[in-house]
Order: sequence, then C-alpha cells, then structure tokens
Amino acid sequence: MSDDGWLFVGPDALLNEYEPSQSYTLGGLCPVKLGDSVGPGTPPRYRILFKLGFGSFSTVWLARDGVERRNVALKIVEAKSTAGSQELNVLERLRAPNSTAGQEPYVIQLLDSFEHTSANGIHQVLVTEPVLPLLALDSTFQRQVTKDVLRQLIEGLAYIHGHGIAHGDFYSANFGFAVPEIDRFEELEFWEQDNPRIWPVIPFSPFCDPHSYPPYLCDNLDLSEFLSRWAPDSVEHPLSVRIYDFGGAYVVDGSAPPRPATPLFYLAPEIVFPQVALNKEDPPWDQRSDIWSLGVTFHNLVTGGGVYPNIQVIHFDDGQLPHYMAHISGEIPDAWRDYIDSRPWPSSMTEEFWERRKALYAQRGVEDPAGLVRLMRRMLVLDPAKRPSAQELLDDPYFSDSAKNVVGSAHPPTLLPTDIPRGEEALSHESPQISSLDRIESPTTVDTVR
Ligand SMILES: Nc1ncnc2c1ncn2[C@@H]1O[C@H](COP(=O)(O)OP(=O)(O)OP(=O)(O)O)[C@@H](O)[C@H]1O
Repeated sequence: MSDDGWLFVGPDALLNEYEPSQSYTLGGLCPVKLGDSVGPGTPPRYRILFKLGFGSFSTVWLARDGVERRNVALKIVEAKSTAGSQELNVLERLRAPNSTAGQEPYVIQLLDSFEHTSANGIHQVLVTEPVLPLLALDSTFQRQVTKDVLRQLIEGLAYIHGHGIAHGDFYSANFGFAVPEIDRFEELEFWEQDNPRIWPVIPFSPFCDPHSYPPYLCDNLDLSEFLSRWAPDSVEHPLSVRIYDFGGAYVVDGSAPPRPATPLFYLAPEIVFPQVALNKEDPPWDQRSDIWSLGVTFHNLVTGGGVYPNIQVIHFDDGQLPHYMAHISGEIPDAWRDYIDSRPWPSSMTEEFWERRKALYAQRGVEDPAGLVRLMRRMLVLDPAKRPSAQELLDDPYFSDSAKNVVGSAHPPTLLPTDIPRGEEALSHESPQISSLDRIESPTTVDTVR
C-alpha cells in the first residue's frame, strides 16, 4: 500500500511504478479513466485504452482515434505546465509533410492537439504516433540495436537542429521505435489480450476534491511484451528510430533557453561548469549541448553504463564532474584551471581511459570499437564551438557501412544494454541534483574495465 498523505493507493501498488497520486490536484495531472473519451467532436474523438507511461509533467495514454480508426498516443500535460509549454510549438515545427519509408525524420510526429478541461485545470493534449520506448526493449528487440540505429539517432538530431530547435533532454529514455503494427489491433482486441492492472485511489482527507483524482491508477501497457506476443513479426523489419519528449526543447532564436532537463551525467560542460563552479543556475545552452549528450548516450547504449570512470554514484559530489569531463576530453581550459586545481583529483591519462573504453566495447561485441571511440571523442569536446554538428557527424567514417550491427552477431543479445535505467529511474527529470544521479545509474553499471 502507499500513502501520499492525501490519497491512499493500493494495496500492493509499488511506488514509482505509477504517477504520484498527489499530482492529481488543482494545477496537476488530468484525472482520466480507461474507456474515457476526450477530444473534439461528439462523441469525443479519442477513447482511452491503456496507460503507456508518465513523466514529470504528464501522463501518456494509448487511445483509439474514432475518426481515422487508428491507435495513437495521447500525452496529457499537467495543467500548471500547459500555459508555458513549448512542446506543441516545437512539434508543429518538426512536422514532416508526407514522410515515406527511407526518408523518415526519425522524430515523433504530431498528429493532432487540443485542450482538455478537468477539475484540475486546462490540459494540453498532444496526439502522436505510439512508439516503443528504447528502454522497454526486450531481448528480441535488443538484438536489433545496430549501427544503423545510432546513425538514425544522429539523423534525427540533425533534422531537429536543422529546424532551429535544441532538444535539451537527449538521452536513452527519450528514444523509441516506430511500431506501425499497433494499428492492427482494434479496441476490443487490446482488452481481450491484456488485462490492465489497476490500483484503487481513496482519499484520506475530506478536503480532497473527488473530481481531482481518478478512481484508480493503472500500470503501463508493456508494449514490447504485447508486440512480441501478439505481433512477433514486428521484430522482422529494421527498427526505425523515433526521438520524443520535446518538453525540454526550445526554438533557438536568441531567447533565453529553459533550464535543461537532461539528467546530470548527460549534461554538457557548458552547463555543468557554470552550475557547479560558478553557482550560475541557468547557463545558456543550445544544439551543441545536445551533441555532448549524444556522445555520452552512445556509450550508454552500447554498454548500459555511464561514460565516466570509477564513479561512486551514491556519494557522488556534483562538484567533481568537471574533473571527469576534463579527464575524458583530455583538456583543461584556462577558465577551468583554478577550479580543477582547487580540488584533489586522482588524474589518469586520457589515452589510457579511451583504450580501456575500446577494450570494453570489444568485450561487449561492438563492431569497430576503435571507430566508435573516434566518433565519440569528436562529440565529447569541452568547447561547444569545436564540436561537429549532427550533420557533420553523419559523414564520419564509422557510418560508411551503417547497415551492420553495432553488436556483432557472435555475441548474444544479453550483451546489449540490459541495465540501462528503466521505469522511474529512466523517467527521472529533476534538475541536476545528486538525487537524480542515484536514479540514473546504479553503481554496478559504471565502468567495468579498469
Ligand atoms: N508516443 C509515445 N508512445 C509510447 N509511449 C510514450 C509515448 N510518449 C511518451 N511515452 C511514455 O510516457 C513516458 C512519459 O513521456 P514523456 O517523457 O514525453 O513525458 P514528460 O512528462 O515530458 O516527462 P519527462 O520529461 O519527465 O520524461 C515516456 O517515458 C514513455 O514511457
């Protein structure tokens, strides 16, 4: 059982596996039930079938579009984040007219949007295609994480940047794959094939508005499991990447960027250094910061761990991160020198570090480990002005034969990122505090080659 102070949820529901029930309050999440219809028209166009997930600002639902007769994802944003959200504006800019197979932008596509009023306020609803989140991959899908998938991620990022947008939360939890097979299932077939698990919500306090919270919370539909079971052929075609969650993105037009949403270990040095060394809360960042995050993410995708060496995550001191960054990039800018020298740091050689990384990639069965190391080192450069653009990265020799698997066929799928943070860990969306570190990487996922 769980007690959020105001509301009782349970029994047996596990904390962190569903959205916090105290978020169902004025200004908070939109209370919905399975089977509710929302959207324009009479009856309203979208009927809610299952929960797909939740984030810091929203719940996401699988819904049946009664007009187009297809299945869609509805991201229902909490009321207090609706007015200031740039996500709709960003997704509208990223709409690709008539994309066809082979010319896909690898970015989730907005199908519709509307506002929905609940007892908690006005909620923005973003209608997109449903995707299979990368972190939900089961071993069947994991086999297909290829060099081509890494290239698609860069292509997607080049598309985003080419539209004047910086993503700001570019890491494994925000990548998925297209699942066109989901449209094969009619509403009743979903219900017949998987039973949603629900947990009753009961108010403790007489001050709770009974219209503010739903009668129950739901488990997420495990799309990976569902498709492996009911549409096993969906693993037979090559995966097509979809980058999503543009809640932290902004149009780079000279206006002040929002506070970056990226978890600390994926944040770029131009954000981390001012924050930890100069106490500047909101340093500027842009597309080039996404390139650093991409470099860190590549390591995470092929190993499941974090790029920084020997980090004791539990007791990690944020102030030490510039040292790690200087270590892996092999440079200490003049502006950093006093700060780096002011703290003890058991430095070791950058070249040695990358040799060990190369050995780790080879151990994990990565194809062309030296090529991957060269590619990552181009991204993990401290000075953002010296980082290549996503477009330039596409010409890297690593991708000259991008149809091949990153992970060689001699190695079974268990060598793929089985220990990428999942569930609530992966959803952590806090400002970069030590608490978010704890959730992003368990100590066991860090550096396994010394
Ligand atoms: N189109 C989609 N198809 C399937 N699942 C989705 C889709 N969009 C989001 N999800 C699921 O819902 C979760 C929350 O979505 P999203 O990350 O966009 O929300 P958020 O409120 O901006 O949260 P945060 O920024 O904290 O991650 C995702 O981690 C994913 O599991």
